[in-house]
Amino acid sequence: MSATTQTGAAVDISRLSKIYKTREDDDVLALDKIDLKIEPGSFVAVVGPSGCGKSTLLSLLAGLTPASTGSIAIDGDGVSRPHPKTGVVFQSDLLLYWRTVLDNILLPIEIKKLDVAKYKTRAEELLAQVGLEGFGNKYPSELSGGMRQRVAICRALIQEPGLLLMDEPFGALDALTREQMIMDLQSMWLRLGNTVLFITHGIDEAVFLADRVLVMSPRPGRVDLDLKIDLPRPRQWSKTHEDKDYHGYVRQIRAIFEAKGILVAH
Ligand SMILES: Nc1ncnc2c1ncn2[C@@H]1O[C@H](COP(=O)(O)OP(=O)(O)OP(=O)(O)O)[C@@H](O)[C@H]1O
Repeated sequence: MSATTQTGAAVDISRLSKIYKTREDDDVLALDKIDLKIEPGSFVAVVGPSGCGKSTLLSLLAGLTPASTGSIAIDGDGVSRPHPKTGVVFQSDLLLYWRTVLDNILLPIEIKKLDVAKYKTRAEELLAQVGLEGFGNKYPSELSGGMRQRVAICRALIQEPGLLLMDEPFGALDALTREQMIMDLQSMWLRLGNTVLFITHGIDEAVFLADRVLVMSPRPGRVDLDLKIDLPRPRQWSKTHEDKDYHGYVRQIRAIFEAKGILVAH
């Protein structure tokens, strides 16, 4: 895959709300009039307490759930179904166990009835880029959790999405694998230049990775703080975690959660 063919998509969200109907026919206001513009090629992380609407926001952006009111545009196109410029990675890898790694990566190509043979080389290149060269013929059951999540990332990248949506992609991984995946994601993003929206519970990984961290309020979800993260890139694990500005950003976000009683100050 050529690293230069990809450009990040712009996102424009206006007065976006989502109301779910429960089985008891009650209304649950999950998102409340969100306004948000995301610059092409930027890395935006979203943190917020459980149930504040983070996954709902991602699902709306992915075109998987309809908005109740308001609008979303990706590069100017209104989103009402999955947009061709969008790739999604979920917390669980959702690989099909009966298909090989390569066939899992090529699944979106098959679904779109594109020429699978044409994309095979690209799939193999992507595998090599995430450190899984030669694993194309393995089955998901033969891989570790971190390896499977790398395959899921390749599957999202196969169509060179201008917008990569990631919903707690490293939440289920052990600490060492998570650290490696964070570093690899940064390298991939610096190489590809796509726009990333990264949802996480981890204040540390949000600040480490992002250009901008959006802190959401408890439900109904609104953006309480839109924090620009001005740390040099590429960020290095030890150096950045020792940076006093890094700690300042983390403290600023924690202070919001402490003020709302979501985190207890120690
Ligand atoms: N299909 C649904 N029907 C009814 N309510 C829903 C539905 N999906 C989500 N909700 C509610 O909407 C709110 C937001 O849910 P959402 O999953 O977006 O939160 P979240 O911030 O991603 O949570 P977590 O961090 O725990 O994954 C929650 O109160 C949830 O119970």
